[in-house]
Amino acid sequence: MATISFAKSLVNPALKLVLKQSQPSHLRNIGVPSLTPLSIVLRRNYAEKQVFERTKPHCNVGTIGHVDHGKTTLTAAITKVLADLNLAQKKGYSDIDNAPEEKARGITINVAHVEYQTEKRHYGHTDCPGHADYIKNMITGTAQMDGAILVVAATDGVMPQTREHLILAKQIGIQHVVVFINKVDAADQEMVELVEMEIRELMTEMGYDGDKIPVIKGSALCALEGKSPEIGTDAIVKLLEEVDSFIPTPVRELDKPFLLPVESVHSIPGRGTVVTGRLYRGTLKKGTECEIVGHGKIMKTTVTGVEMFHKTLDEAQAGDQLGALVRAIKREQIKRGMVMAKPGTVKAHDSLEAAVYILSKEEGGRSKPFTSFIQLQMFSMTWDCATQVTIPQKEMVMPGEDATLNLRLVKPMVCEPGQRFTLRLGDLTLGTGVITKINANLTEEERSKIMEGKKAREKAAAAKK
Ligand SMILES: Nc1nc2c(ncn2[C@@H]2O[C@H](COP(=O)(O)OP(=O)(O)OP(=O)(O)O)[C@@H](O)[C@H]2O)c(=O)[nH]1
Ligand SMILES: [Mg+2]
Repeated sequence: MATISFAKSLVNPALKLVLKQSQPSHLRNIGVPSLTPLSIVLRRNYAEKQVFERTKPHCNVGTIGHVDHGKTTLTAAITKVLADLNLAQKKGYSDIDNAPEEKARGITINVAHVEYQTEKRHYGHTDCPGHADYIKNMITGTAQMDGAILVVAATDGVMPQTREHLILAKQIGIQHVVVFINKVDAADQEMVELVEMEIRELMTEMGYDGDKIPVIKGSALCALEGKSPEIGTDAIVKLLEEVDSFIPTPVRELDKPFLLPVESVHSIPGRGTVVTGRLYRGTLKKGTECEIVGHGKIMKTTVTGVEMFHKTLDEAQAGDQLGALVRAIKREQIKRGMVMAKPGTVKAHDSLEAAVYILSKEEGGRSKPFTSFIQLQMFSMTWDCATQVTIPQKEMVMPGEDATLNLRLVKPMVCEPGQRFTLRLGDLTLGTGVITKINANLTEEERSKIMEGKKAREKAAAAKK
């Protein structure tokens, strides 16, 4: 069984405070790499759309955890159990992992979104991939969540991606995690108890309240196949009760001007262009005028329709996963990473000051320090951008340290003080931080110098290969 041996505090306490103070709850998902377009399919049956009635609060949850521990099976099992109660449409395993490569390899690659309800709430559920190669997609998926269900197979216990997913969830700011110990049909009682102890200990080390966190034991496969109800259906019902009560409905900022970071763009023949994403703040209705900003562009348009999970919506509220139909703009003109917002309320910037925590090696960072002029990839909201980093107050920053950094982006992107972001170098998450100050935009000369440096580095990297 794996031993639990990494740093107790994930984030330096001083920075934690900065993050806390400057990061209202609505902003906590900003700062997350977003690499996979949402899989909301908007093209089908547009004409026959049902109307979405908002009768319950909406909450975004999802399954995270190590590869093969049963996240997709659990997602399918939840929809099955709730479909039997008329609260969901049943989704089979292959409806969720529906890409050909996913079917061939039997693993999840892209995040998938499903919808269901309990008596208490309406849920958007994101099923994340567990495989290490798809960790970026997992980060994107987690960015949509208000709380997570951590799936741990009783047959394996805590494994590398159990930890990595928890670390990332914590960085992103997910404060409420419910644990499902799966595959209890294939493990003996003693093993299940050991895994529970192990997971509670891990959660405590991560800064969660390991003693209080709900841990439900069951078998997603039994629930899906309608066998052994005590570890099957009953366990799913219990899990959903805990999700309902343990994961609070986030307070949404409904009275602020709306902001929708663009996740993906689709073109519907005969209707036009649809932008999808999670409404970050405010509310959005048909007829609303908006601006689409980012990647060096500003475009004005009007929203001509709003929908959620294939149903039309009178008014979308912050937190909703939605699709917005926009007038007279082609799909090619909009890119992921742009932001759709009330005209005049957001701006693109390229020179920032930030408080950043650099992860130690044990936390998934790298072992070496870095110095000024390192070029990193900055991820925030749904955008990512090459960024030159300089350190104003010291020579270098060691793993495990926090620092004030100046960030210069190769392109102006939408950002504001308090916004969170992640810095990555290749496959590694190097650090995580919060924007503290916006500086005047770069001059053309400054920007071309950064671009030259970027090209030189890319050339050197290609030569190395
Ligand atoms: N015995 C047993 N097997 C299960 C259970 N739940 C899932 N499995 C099996 O475990 C394997 C992996 O399940 P998945 O649901 O694909 O796991 P996953 O966590 O979604 O995997 P990735 O998305 O690729 O990380 C499949 O063969 C499932 O049938 C269970 O409760 N008991
Ligand atoms: Mg899966």
